[in-house]
Amino acid sequence: MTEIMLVASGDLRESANTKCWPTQKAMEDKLAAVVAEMGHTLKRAHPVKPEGHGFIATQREGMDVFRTIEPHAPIIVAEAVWQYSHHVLPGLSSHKGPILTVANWSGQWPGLVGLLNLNGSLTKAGIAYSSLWSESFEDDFFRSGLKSWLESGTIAHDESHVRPFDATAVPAELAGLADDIAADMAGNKVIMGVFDEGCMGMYNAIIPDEMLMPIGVFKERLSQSALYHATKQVPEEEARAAYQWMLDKGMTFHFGSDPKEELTEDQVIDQCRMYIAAVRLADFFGCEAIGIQYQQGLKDLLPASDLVEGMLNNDDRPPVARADGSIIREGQAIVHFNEVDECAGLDAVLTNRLHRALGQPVETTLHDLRWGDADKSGSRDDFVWVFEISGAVPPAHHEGGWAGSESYRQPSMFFPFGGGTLKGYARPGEIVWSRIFVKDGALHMDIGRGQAVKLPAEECERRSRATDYPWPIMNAVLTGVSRDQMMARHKANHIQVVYALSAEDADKAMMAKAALAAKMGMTVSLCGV
Ligand SMILES: C[C@H](O)[C@@H](O)[C@@H](O)C(=O)CO
Repeated sequence: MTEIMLVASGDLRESANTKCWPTQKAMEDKLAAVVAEMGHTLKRAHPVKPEGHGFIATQREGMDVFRTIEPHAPIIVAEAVWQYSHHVLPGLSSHKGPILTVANWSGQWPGLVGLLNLNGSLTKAGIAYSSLWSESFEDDFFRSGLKSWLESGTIAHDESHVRPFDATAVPAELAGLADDIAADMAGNKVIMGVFDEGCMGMYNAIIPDEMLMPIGVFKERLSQSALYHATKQVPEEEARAAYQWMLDKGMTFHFGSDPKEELTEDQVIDQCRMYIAAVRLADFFGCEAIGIQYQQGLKDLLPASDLVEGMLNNDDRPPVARADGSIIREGQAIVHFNEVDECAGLDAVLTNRLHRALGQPVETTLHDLRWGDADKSGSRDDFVWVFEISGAVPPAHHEGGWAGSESYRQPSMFFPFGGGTLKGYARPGEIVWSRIFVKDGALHMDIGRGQAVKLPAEECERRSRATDYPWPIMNAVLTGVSRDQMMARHKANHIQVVYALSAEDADKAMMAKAALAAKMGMTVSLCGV
């Protein structure tokens, strides 16, 4: 019988840790029971704390926990919640025993998202690990995987859907376009504005400068303090004009009177101030794209930036003037990468340039790979993902655009000062999905195809209620990739999505993006296509 150590990384926000603890506890109990059935014991490497949860809540705490773990012991990192990878990365980086990351297949909290972030971070750090996920912890996929790990310390997942991209297969016209964009970026250079690098321990989301320089991309390291100051300088009437612009477009805001739990107009006005400040800062520093870290630091000063990010990502957005009255990038999105995920930011820059040149919709966003399920209404019989993110989704992705978009208060356990979201359901259409990630000290891109699908209203509501109701959803079907293949292969919590006008256009756009990434030296893999 072997003793396996259980580690649980959590949020930095105690409000989230205490609220999510019962779900984590239930998952740990199930996991322990299965491990026991297989003749082993699962032992927590750190206690449940008097605060009422058993999560590691800081990096230092994680380091101290790992000092007490025998270096060759098998470790399971179990996640039912959103977690900060840097809490456990230092300990895992020097650990000598086998590592297994596990999450419960549930939409309730972003546990699968936390798992994927950790997997991406371990991949970037070159730390060997295995990974599993399960709804009941009784299914064959989970049990055979766990058995394999317990016996050999590894699990072989099916990655037969992945093949190397062959640049010679790209039509000359698309290859030429990719060459032109790569040459323009390398020659003229591009700035990505980064408002406080590193969000919520997402080590995988940081691209070392040295990997960006050869492709002509440079970071402008901006501070959220500068954004806070600039936000405070925007006069109320300017913010009100941006708010009125959204109202005129038909957007719905769900207001209440208690700012602690409900959205108020004041919160939205502050978000409009932030939007104007962000546009001006992007203009002043010449940033082609910007990313606001926002979850830590800014959340204690201002409403969340989610609505702001979605506004920025839309070509059709409220106008913002310079001091001389000229409009900044009129009619053009200012690419925003949520949670300052630089891999997503780089992808979004390439996507925006490419789709504009191809005459395709340019609006792009990341989503969390939050969860997925069968369509319980029975309208389809394939597996439908719930791509869902707290912010940054452009209204152009929603059925009905601005008029199909709604704003709810951000959950108070994450955002004490609230702020409205930009909720909607993604309109049906052909999509290209992709993810840039760092592995073996180099940039990689996984890319594939799929559709955003329309589900009956009650099924949309069920999915939304099963996750975070205020956040936007894309119900997505991925071409040629099963649920477990996607989970096994994907090296990030985020996935980048963009629409094309038709299936043929999307195929072309995918090939052109793959060619562009390959031209820039990335190792590109086609997934499911
Ligand atoms: C509010 C939460 O921290 C979310 O931001 C989290 O679930 C993520 O979106 C992680 O990508």
